[in-house]
Amino acid sequence: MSVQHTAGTSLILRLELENSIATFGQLAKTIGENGGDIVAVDLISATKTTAVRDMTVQAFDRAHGEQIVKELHALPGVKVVNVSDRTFLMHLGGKIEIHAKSPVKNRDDLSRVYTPDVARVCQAIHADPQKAYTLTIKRNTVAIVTDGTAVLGLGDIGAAASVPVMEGKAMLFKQFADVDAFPICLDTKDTEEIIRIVRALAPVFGGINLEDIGSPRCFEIEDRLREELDIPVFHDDQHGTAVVLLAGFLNAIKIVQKPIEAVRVVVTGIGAAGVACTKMLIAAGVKNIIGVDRNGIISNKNEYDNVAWDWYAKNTNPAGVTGSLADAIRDADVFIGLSGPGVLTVDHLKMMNRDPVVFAMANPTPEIEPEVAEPYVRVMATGRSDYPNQINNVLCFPGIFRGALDCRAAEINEPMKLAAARAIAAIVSDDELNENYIIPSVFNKRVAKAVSRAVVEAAIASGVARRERLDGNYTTTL
Ligand SMILES: NC(=O)C1=CN([C@@H]2O[C@H](COP(=O)(O)OP(=O)(O)OC[C@H]3O[C@@H](n4cnc5c(N)ncnc54)[C@H](O)[C@@H]3O)[C@@H](O)[C@H]2O)C=CC1
Ligand SMILES: CC(=O)C(=O)O
Ligand SMILES: [Mg+2]
Repeated sequence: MSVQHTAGTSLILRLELENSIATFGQLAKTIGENGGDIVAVDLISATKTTAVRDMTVQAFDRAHGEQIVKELHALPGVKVVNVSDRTFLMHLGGKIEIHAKSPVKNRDDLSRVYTPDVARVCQAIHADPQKAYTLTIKRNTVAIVTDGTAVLGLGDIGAAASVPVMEGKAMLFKQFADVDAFPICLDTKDTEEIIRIVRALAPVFGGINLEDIGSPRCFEIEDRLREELDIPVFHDDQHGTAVVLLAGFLNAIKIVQKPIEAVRVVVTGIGAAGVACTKMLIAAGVKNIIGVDRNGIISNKNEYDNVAWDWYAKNTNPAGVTGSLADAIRDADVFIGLSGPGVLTVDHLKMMNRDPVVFAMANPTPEIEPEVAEPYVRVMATGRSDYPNQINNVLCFPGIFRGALDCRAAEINEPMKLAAARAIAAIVSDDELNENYIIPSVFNKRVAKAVSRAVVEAAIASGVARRERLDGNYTTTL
């Protein structure tokens, strides 16, 4: 396989040139000679003696960007006025906002959308709470709830620092499935308090997407909320990840032509995502999975006070292997990383069975860099947007909630998740399937539609859909 890295750091450099000393050609030459790629140039202002230009320059990474800026600083007649990072610019003032669906143009509009007439609408909902689905934002709105304790692979960075990720998820909900989602980042790590707050918020929302809540607390929070609420509650890091992983896994083992029941899988990071991916793989027919966390292999020879690990020890590692990742990975067919950077080495890869498949899914830095792994693996996937084979829950959560909201599902159950996984996998046809294309692109417009359709059908078949079919056809908003 071949790995292509596409993102890097994009810098906007504001440069002031003294015309008698420095030329634009010298600038461009210096940037080019230092490996930078000039993407755009704007002339901001000019006098007889100076010119101020904004140059957008692509660098490999931050350090490379800093090196280019240093070289420009050293050029006679060039002043570096400002350096902006395009990523930070895209976050200025946040990434989402609320729009009204109709303007309030006059007193008549005012008295209908607001007092006095709004009171009649409130009373209608008071008389029949189900009307909240037709008369409020509930039918299309999801709360993205986090406590900021397991944000990507950054760990416990707190509620405020988690907001950019949750805003990003809200953008993706809207863009890919027209679901209105809102970040609810809670400044508490208390399980009971989180459950109480989410329960109290639920009247506004048609679904709850739990995000980046650390394990093992995430399991109890999700289980309790699922029991206590009558709207779907879905922990994205568990189930969204597991759905997409299964889709990529099914396609990857087709490429290496290994039967699912014979495949040996190693999972590192037995947290929210690791446990859920393991359960999904077992449900799909995988028989031999070994889990490894910070203290080594999880085996039934040990006792754990973590209930999730207790389950893991009883349901995986049939041969009772003990030790470290190096002991687990010998002759493994598939590695699944849901832990942190640098966990997997080339020595580990060399110990794997023929045609290794590696899903290094820790974000933002995978368990092994694809460029390093490339010579030793047959199929390589990461969770990142800037490499091929992106195994990321963004392929799942927009479509799964679209489907659940459309059929007003009481929950998102196992058949709905399996249907979503199979729908994602099936988008890659047998003719298209290859080492660099095991999973459709996030931008493939068929993904969310296929997922939501499959989810609605599975919800109806499993008896959790609460919305009538119209004229024999299920109407979705996609
Ligand atoms: N690609 C994707 O769609 C997704 C990727 N992830 C990534 O997976 C990772 C874990 O996420 P969660 O399960 O939500 O977090 P979590 O906090 O619930 O679990 C992480 C687990 O990994 C273990 N771990 C951390 N470093 C380790 C190491 N060096 N060796 C072995 N075990 C280690 C921790 O002890 C913990 O049990 C994060 O990097 C996250 O970004 C999570 C969800 C989706
Ligand atoms: C993708 C995602 O949800 C995570 O890395 O936590
Ligand atoms: Mg997450």
